[in-house]
Amino acid sequence: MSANNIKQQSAFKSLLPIFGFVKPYKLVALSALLVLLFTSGLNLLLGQGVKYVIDNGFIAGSVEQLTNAVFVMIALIVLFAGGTFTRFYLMSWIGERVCNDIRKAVFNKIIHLHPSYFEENRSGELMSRLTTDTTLLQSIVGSSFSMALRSVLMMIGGLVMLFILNFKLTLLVMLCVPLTLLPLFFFGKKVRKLSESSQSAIADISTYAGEIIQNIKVVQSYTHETKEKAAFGEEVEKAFTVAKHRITQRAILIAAVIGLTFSAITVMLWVGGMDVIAGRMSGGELAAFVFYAVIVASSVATVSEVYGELQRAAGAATRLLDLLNVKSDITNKENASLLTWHEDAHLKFDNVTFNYPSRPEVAALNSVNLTVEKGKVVAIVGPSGAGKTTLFELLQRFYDPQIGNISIGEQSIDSLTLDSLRHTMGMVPQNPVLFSSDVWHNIRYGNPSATDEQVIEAAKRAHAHDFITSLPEGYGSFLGEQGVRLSGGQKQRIAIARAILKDPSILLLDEATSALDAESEFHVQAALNELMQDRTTLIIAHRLATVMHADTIVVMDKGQIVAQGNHQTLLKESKLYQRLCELQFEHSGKLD
Ligand SMILES: Nc1ncnc2c1ncn2[C@@H]1O[C@H](COP(=O)(O)OP(=O)(O)OP(=O)(O)O)[C@@H](O)[C@H]1O
Repeated sequence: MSANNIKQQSAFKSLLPIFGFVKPYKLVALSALLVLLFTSGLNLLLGQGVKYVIDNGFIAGSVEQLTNAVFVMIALIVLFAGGTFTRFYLMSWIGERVCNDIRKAVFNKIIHLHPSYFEENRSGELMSRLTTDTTLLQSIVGSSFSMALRSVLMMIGGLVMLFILNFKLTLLVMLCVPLTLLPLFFFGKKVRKLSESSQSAIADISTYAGEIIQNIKVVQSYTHETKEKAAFGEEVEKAFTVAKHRITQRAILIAAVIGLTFSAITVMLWVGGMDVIAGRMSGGELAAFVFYAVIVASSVATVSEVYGELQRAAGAATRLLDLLNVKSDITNKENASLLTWHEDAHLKFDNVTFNYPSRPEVAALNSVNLTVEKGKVVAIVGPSGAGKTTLFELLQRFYDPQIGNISIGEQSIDSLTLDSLRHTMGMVPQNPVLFSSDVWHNIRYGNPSATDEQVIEAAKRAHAHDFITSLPEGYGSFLGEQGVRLSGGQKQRIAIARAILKDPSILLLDEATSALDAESEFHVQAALNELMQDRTTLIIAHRLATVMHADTIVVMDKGQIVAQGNHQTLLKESKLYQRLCELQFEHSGKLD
């Protein structure tokens, strides 16, 4: 078996599991197939109708027979049209249904995957799996497959009819059909390749434009408009050049197929016409013969077209199935239990060492031991890259440490269900994430079943109510993508309101490093104080006020805890803490 053959076989094999998605709709699929058989049979019968109309109507010169024949033809055509409607509707329905089911399956898979998966796979690529790849499969299931099946049936049926009608002429057709297919083989492949590069050129255009639009302020502030216009123009011209090649090849292809097909039909008419003149064949038979020959030729053309498409779809199917088969690194263990959170329970990092999977050579955390008593506030300080955020990531089990253990009370966090673990934690990140929706939705994200009153109450406690009510549509105001219509301090207060609504027992706060004006700062601080009440809090601190309020301060450097204590003792005992204080506190009241 040639390598090419093996490749093709495995290509089609990879499409098979996709048909597993058709299973739930097997009744619809079966009906569609039956209708397809029915319409293919009718289509072939139409050829007999043509023969009947010509021989019994025109040539016999009988008006009555002609009229009867035409009525029969019309009845056949109505049935054919009705059947085609049903087949098209059912097949396309299955295509759309399956495509959307696959989309759901892929999304449902992605949403549970471990975060490091997204570091290795770009989000744009995952998006294109959800959209482009599934659409390709939709066309396979919804149309190409049925086209291929219909064409194969028509080809076989048409050939049988041809042989019955005229053996000699059929042999001639068998010679002509491959001839008309020659240009399809020569140019078809080229056209396909060019349309792929045309698609990727268009994708480049949209990526480019997307990036510029997203960063429009940077572009304008560096006055790069002219440069960007020229660069974008170049991208567009590249796409146009590829498109030009593609349409040239396609135009040649169409012209060649038309030229060859019509020449072949003319030759056939000539040879067949001789037979008619010699009385070896009737005029109706010749017409029916041409009818079937065209059906056979176009069926072969369709099969070869669809064949290329199937190969392309096989690629999409492989990519989608690969994605559907990815196993999340972070899952519930077999006997995962619910978190039981006692009065005296504490958080504990026990000799934790961790490397990010994408950076196996550097330890982001190195033998970290830390205990946080229930209800206490622990501030974590340290230079950038010290591993502060990593502590939070591990606590929420976005990653598992390679060595050591993290526990809450007596329960190791990897023995808990992910839901119960994450349910007890509330995270307010440095740059709060807001969804492009209204304020209701963004705050209610903390607790989807909260009533309007509860949302407003949380906003009040987060010192956000006043600014929200002064927005044009109050709580119904749309916040724009990533909350672009709010200031940094406002975004933080929305995120705090969200956390208040979630009402977590353990709070993970990452203070914003960006400077807020005095009033914003006051509100954010007040909101944070409100939020921290009666909760176990870990806070990555950048502000003096926060550090002063903490029960314990943990100093981190290069993945290790280098000192622990209160502000006064650390000032005396930790050189790094002293340095951090000198650098920041004295000047701005901030620690960075
Ligand atoms: N997703 C990641 N993949 C690989 N390395 C990472 C990843 N996230 C962080 N790191 C690395 O791990 C180390 C600790 O990072 P971490 O974000 O915990 O530091 P940090 O103390 O929170 O810093 P900052 O105050 O700047 O946020 C750094 O060296 C960082 O480059």
